[in-house]
Amino acid sequence: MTAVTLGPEGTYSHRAAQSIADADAIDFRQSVTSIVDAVASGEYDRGVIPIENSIEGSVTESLDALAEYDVAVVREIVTPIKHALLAQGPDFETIASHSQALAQCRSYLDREYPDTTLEAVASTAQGVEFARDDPSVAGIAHPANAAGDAALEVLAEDIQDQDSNATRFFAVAPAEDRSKGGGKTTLVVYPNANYPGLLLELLEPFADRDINLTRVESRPSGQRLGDYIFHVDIEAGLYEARTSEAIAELEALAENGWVRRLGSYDMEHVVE
Ligand SMILES: O=C(O)C(=O)Cc1ccccc1
Repeated sequence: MTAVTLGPEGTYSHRAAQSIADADAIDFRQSVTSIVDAVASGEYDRGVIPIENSIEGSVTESLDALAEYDVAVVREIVTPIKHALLAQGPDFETIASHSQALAQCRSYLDREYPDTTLEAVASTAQGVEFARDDPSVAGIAHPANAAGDAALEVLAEDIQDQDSNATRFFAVAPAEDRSKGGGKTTLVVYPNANYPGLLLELLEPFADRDINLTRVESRPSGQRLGDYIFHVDIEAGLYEARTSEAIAELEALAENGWVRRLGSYDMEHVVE
């Protein structure tokens, strides 16, 4: 199986991807959108993208890519996230990391480095690459990025604002690989409507059938201000009768918009 994820080597996405593919069968891209695009076009069997973090919330680029491209979600991977500060020495001027990592360490950075420039780069491991090349740059990343690299020091460990910091990743596959099993399902709904009680109506088909919701997230549709696409996770398989009935009701409510079945997957797979 060939897989693609956020690079370069050493990102949290790369660590998560190793639970579904051999390390030497993983290629890298520098954006979530280009990963989803490469899987949708059949270039790869699997892509691994970050979806949401326990401190910082949704990775909005991932939600928007899932609403745009026809891919299947085939697995959920939840991993603990522990950040370290890595640099050639203590005298740096800039801290470069993924925007989510910078946000997950906000209190630490405000307290310890209130005057240091923060720079959002494509990934945590890209920040480490910059730190490797330039003593004025530090990175925030998994501490293993400094292993075997004499030039880089681990200046601080466990700098995330919450000890229990965790990120949820999706493994995505070409649409025809949509799985028939799995106890959890992700749907994307664009009602293309706006009236009192609309959101309540969209969720009622699930409540009526005792289907638990584990996430409801809205993203702007891009069509006009105040118009939203909803991402909904349910604790039920896509091919269960109650799910099909609920989705049929949802489709009727979204008659001017659309409903996308992203797929069913196993509920959780934690990588230490
Ligand atoms: O930049 C990375 O390493 C990623 O995989 C994205 C990310 C950033 C911070 C926490 C989890 C995932």
